[in-house]
Amino acid sequence: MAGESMSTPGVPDPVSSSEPPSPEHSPTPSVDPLLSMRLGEFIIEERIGAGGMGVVYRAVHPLIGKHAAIKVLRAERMARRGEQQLLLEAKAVNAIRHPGILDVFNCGTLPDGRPYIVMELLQGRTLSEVLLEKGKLDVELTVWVLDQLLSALGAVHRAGVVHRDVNPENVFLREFLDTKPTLKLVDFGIAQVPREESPGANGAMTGTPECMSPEQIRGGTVGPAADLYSVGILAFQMLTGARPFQGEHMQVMFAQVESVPPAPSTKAEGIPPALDALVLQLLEKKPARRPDSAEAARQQLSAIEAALRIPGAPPVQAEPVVVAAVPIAMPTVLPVAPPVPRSHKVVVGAAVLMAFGVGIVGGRVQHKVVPEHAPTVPAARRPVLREPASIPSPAPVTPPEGGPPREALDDGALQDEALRELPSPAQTGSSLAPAQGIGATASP
Ligand SMILES: Nc1ncnc2c1ncn2[C@@H]1O[C@H](COP(=O)(O)OP(=O)(O)OP(=O)(O)O)[C@@H](O)[C@H]1O
Repeated sequence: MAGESMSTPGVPDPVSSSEPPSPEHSPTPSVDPLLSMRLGEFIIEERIGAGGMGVVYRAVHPLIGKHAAIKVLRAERMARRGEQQLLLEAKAVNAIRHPGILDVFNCGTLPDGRPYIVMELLQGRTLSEVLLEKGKLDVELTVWVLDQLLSALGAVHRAGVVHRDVNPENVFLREFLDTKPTLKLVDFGIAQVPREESPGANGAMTGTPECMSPEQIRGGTVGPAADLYSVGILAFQMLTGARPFQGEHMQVMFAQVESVPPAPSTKAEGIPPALDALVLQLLEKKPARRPDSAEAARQQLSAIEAALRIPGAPPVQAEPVVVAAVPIAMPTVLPVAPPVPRSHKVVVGAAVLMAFGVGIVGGRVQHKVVPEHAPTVPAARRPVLREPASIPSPAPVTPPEGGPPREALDDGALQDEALRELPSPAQTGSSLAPAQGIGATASP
């Protein structure tokens, strides 16, 4: 109940502990003191997830039965401006208001001072989970996901917000038998909000390295184009089953800055040339060379879809198809704490960042890393990795299997331009809908 102490002597507080004792070493099973507690109008039912910033619970309104998700800030994040971060997340979301954006509708503070936000309860699976299961998606489903994602990002950018962490874990897909599939972009925890000092600003490198734009990696000025680059990484991964750059985290980051990505069509069959070209444009090193906006990219996508004339796909601008006869592999209720591949934090040494030309303010910065292969260890138990404060070799970057190494920019002029940037301080529903369900088998 709100007003009561959150901690019980002798009982570990799962919310405040990032490294809870493993069951085999714990003499007694830990009991989460927040379970059954009333927070505002909601009663906590069960823990459904955990991230670096907070622990997420399913909660219910006792009178009307409405369900919600409540994210409670980890105690250790209080000392690292986490309180401000959680509030910014809620503010960012409410500045946008789009069906493709997770709704945050309330916030509050626990008696011990930890803030919480009350959100729409998401059901479905993350794109990361879907890709883990399927490897890659077919062209039609990829186009649909991109269209939905770009629609949401268009609203994000029009609100003056830059998400800065578009990655497969932050894209939720949901599908029911009797309704059209939906996509939700989540986790605005490191979003850049207008006229606010966002956590991670002032030259700090924030994001998920495998999906980060070159300008984010350099710690330079980041705008909507950075999100578009991340969309390009997701598109590449959906189409080919792998990200364009492989290797250790530092190698991947160097490659994001320096290496030309292979064309998706060199890694998978059946990709239309125009889609190939759009993905490569999204992955341009220079923000100005990417599509002008999410909406502009979406228009290109519509033209691609129209040209594809995918059997069963609706004409562009038509009402979305209701996916009714598609085999559904996903549960309609999110299972409790699924073994999701989670991001984990890496502290990057100053020397590494200086190699990218990043102006270091605080000596070292944090960013998130999505592991290439799904760990089975829950995020809360995963160790914090520390990279050595030495500059790793930027090459070779291991290309995805089967392709020739592409170590550096083929276009010398482009490389020069990229290097000249160094150092740098510091809607609605879609007009496209997949005929193939999210839970259906991807074509080879
Ligand atoms: N609204 C929601 N509905 C259902 N589940 C959710 C919701 N929000 C978060 N989750 C679950 O909780 C997990 C952790 O949430 P989230 O990633 O937002 O936490 P976080 O602490 O902000 O993470 P990080 O800062 O490490 O990205 C998610 O992976 C998801 O499984």
